Amino acid sequence: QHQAMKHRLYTLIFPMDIYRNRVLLGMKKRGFGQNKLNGFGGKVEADESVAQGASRELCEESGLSPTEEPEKCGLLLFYFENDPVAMEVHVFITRSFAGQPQETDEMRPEWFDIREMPFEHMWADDPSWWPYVLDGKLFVGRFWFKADMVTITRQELAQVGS
Ligand SMILES: CSc1nc2ncnc(N)c2[nH]1
Repeated sequence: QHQAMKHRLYTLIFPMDIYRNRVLLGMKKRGFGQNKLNGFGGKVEADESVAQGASRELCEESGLSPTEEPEKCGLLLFYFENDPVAMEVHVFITRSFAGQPQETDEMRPEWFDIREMPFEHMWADDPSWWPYVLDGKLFVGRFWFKADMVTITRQELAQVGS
């Protein structure tokens, strides 16, 4: 019968400075996605909500702490050749946060103009869904990657909900 696919839960959060049309990205200094610019995030712990996990990771990785519940933007599902576990990435933005961006062991934070995103240094799927984040349209995106984690063999992207 049908073998259910396992999903591992992740968060991805983007601090937005709406007054200056900027988004904070982090240059990953080690581990998964090393040398890529990305939002902040990671795995969700057992004792926290997905939104709490996003806030925790942002604080740990950038020094910024959200002062309101992060806003849900969308859901990304990533599938990899020869890997039975998919990544289920819950995407958030936060417009209200305390602190100044700090470089950490994990990340070197840097502000970017939201209309000049450094996609050449980001994950290959990002240009597909980033416009939905900017338009405030809730989205679900599914991306199938080859083992190189760069080549996308199939993708689906839809606006959903309200
Ligand atoms: C492995 S495919 C992938 N694309 C991504 N985009 C943005 N943040 C991530 N963590 C991503 N992972």
